[in-house]
Amino acid sequence: MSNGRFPIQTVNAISPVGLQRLDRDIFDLGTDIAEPRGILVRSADLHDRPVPQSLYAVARAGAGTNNIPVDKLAALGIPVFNTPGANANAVKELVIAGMLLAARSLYHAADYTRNLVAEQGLSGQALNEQVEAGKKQFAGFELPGKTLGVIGLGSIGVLVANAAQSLGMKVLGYDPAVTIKNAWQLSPNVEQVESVEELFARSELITLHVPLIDSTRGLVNTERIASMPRGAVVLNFARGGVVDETAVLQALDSGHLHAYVNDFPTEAGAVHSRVITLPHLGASTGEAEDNCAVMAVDQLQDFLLNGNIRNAVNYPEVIMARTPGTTRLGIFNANKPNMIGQITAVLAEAGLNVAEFTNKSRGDYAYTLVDVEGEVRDELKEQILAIDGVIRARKL
Ligand SMILES: NC(=O)c1ccc[n+]([C@@H]2O[C@H](COP(=O)([O-])OP(=O)(O)OC[C@H]3O[C@@H](n4cnc5c(N)ncnc54)[C@H](O)[C@@H]3O)[C@@H](O)[C@H]2O)c1
Ligand SMILES: O=C(O)[C@H](O)COP(=O)(O)O
Repeated sequence: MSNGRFPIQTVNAISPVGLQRLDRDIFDLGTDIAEPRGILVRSADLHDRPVPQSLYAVARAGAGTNNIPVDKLAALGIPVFNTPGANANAVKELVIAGMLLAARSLYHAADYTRNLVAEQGLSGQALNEQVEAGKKQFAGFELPGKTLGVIGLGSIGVLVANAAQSLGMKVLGYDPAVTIKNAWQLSPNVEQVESVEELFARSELITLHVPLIDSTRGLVNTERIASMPRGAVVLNFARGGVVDETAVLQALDSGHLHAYVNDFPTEAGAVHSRVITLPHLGASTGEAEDNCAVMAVDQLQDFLLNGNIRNAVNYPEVIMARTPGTTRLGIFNANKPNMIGQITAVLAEAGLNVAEFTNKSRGDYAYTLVDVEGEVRDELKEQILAIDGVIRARKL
């Protein structure tokens, strides 16, 4: 496959608004590409799929990457990109809708009305009488003055917190690793609390906006639900696994929780009378699908053509303008001492002058971009690959 072309496999349907940004003189595109250089994916589970030898990068058109073997790919020198913020507004709108669905029992109320006609065959005066007699069971509550706890103040959490605040809610936020950028976006009226326990104890509604990782699995559990005020609402547009669903269903049955609104169907949840389950609709707007596809494609393309890494979840951000008249090397290596020294020593021995160089690390791994003057022979790449700790090297 050294014909200078980049085959890209689409594992889910990716918006054509993004795909059309790929120059077809360079990129081949398809669902059944045998030896892809890049994979574009949404929620398809890649954990049990073999990793093609040919693969250079995976781009997730969306936020969550728990469907991708991120660590395994990092160890192979394969960055996994996602698209932070690109679908955040779509999720925010659904969370606001979810709060209103729960507060006014809208789903069950509409179902009740439909049944009066469709199942009971009522009409005219009889229908009106039954509507007026039955509506009291759906009497709800209003949002202003209610306390919403937002867990995870990332791209989505910040938008939800600000929107809820502007609806007149009191908003508490919890995120032990909030970024400076997100903190700047957050309304000053949102109170950041010190512990997740405090947030549960003080919130009448909580909404989850964290990734599904070891530390967030089962974050909503029996103990924390019990600490919430009676009649509380849990909204989960993050991932099913962030909530212990058995604990939530028990709390709904006992009346401690009023409603559970979520985006992740299960057999037990989907049919429960106090659960509103949507079919993973958070990012399913035309706008979000276009935004995610554009961002994923642009990041993948820039990596394949220039070696730049932007918004990878398993490698550091490394972006360097190309130096005219040079050859670029992109090198993935273990984050351990003397890697830079050994790489530059190989370049020096080959008599190559370094025009630009950048190296950044993240956790166990590091990535180097280097623009060198002079002819870079294929053996040089082999010499770099022979350094203990170098995982992968590309000549661009
Ligand atoms: N329902 C959907 O269709 C849909 C759409 C988009 C995203 N999501 C889910 O929402 C998640 C968040 O998306 P985002 O774009 O806001 O991501 P993000 O990376 O911008 O924000 C996630 C935030 O969670 C915080 N966090 C991590 N662990 C935490 C913990 N234990 N307690 C509190 N905060 C913690 C991080 O510090 C970060 O600020 C995604 O990972 C994905 O699983 C779902
Ligand atoms: O993490 C995300 O971005 C959402 O869960 C969206 O998933 P989707 O792209 O499959 O709709």
